[in-house]
Amino acid sequence: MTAIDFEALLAEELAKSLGSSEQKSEKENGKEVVAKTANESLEHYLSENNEKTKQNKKAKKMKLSNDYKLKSPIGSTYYIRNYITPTEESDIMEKIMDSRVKNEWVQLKRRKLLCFGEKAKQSKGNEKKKESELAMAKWCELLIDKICNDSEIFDEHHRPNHILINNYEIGEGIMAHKDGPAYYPLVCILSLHSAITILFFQKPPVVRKSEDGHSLIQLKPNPVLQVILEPRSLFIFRDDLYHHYYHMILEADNDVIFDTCVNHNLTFPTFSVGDVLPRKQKRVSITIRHFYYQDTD
Ligand SMILES: O=C(O)CCC(=O)C(=O)O
Ligand SMILES: [Fe+2]
Repeated sequence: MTAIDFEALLAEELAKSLGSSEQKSEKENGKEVVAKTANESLEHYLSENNEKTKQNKKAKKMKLSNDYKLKSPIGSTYYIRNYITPTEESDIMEKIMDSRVKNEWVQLKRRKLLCFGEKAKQSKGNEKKKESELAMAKWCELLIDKICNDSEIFDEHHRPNHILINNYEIGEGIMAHKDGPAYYPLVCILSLHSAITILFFQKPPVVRKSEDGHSLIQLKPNPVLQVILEPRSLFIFRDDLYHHYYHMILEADNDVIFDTCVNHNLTFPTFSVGDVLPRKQKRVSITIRHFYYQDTD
C-alpha cells in the first residue's frame, strides 16, 4: 500500500472509529492549524508499524516465539519489555480516559473495568451484566493486528476479539481466578503505568488484611510462578497455566519478589528475591483475548 493510499484509508477509518477524535481547527498566530490529536497519532503509529512488520514478517514472528519465552516451570509464558513506546502508552491512556468512554467504565469494589468487543449474550435470568460493552475501537483492532503480525501465537480462527481494560489504583488488585472456558486459552496482557507482579497458584491462596486494613497480605502458599509486569510490557500466558492455575494481583501497595519469579533479572532495574517493588501510581492493564461467542437465546 502506498503512503498516500494509507493516509486516505486512515483518515476514513479515523472518522468512523469510536475512539477517533475529529481534527480541530485552531487559530495559532493568526494561522489556521489542524490540531493532531494524541488519538490520531496512536492509530498512525500502530498502522505504520504494522505495515513495517508485515514487510518483515518472518523475522519478527521468529523473534516473539523464541527470544521472549520465559524459563517458566509451567506452561508457555512470554514477556516482552517495551512492547509499546511511552508515547503510545500515554495515547492509549488518553483513549481510555476520553469523555466518550468515561461513562462506560464499570466500578467494582477493588478496580474498575472497561470492555471492548465480543461478549456473550446474557442468558435469561442472568444477573445484571458487570462489564461495559463497546464495539471494538480502531486502536484496539490495530493493537490486535500488531500482536498477530508480531507472532503466530494466535491462529486465524482465534484472532482476539475482546479487550478488557482493568484500572487499579494503588492498593487495588484482582482476586485469584481462572479466566474460564469463555475464552480461547491464550491471554496477552499489556501493562501501563505502575509496575506490578502477577502471581499464579494451584489453589487460591490464603490472604489476610494488613493491620491498617488497607492491603491484603498473601500468606500461603507462595506462588508457583510470579512475573513482574513493567509498564509498556506485553505478557502472554496460555495452555496449562490458563486451564489449571489461578492468577491474581495482590491488593497491596507493593509486591515482594519470590524465588518463583521468572523475570526478576530481565527487568530494569533488576530485582533479587525478597526485594520490594513499590507501586508508585495506578496501573492499567489491557487484556487481549479471543472470546467464544455464545448465543444463549
Ligand atoms: O490486570 C491484569 O494484569 C490481569 C487481569 C486479569 O486477570 C483479567 O482481566 O482476567
Ligand atoms: Fe484473569
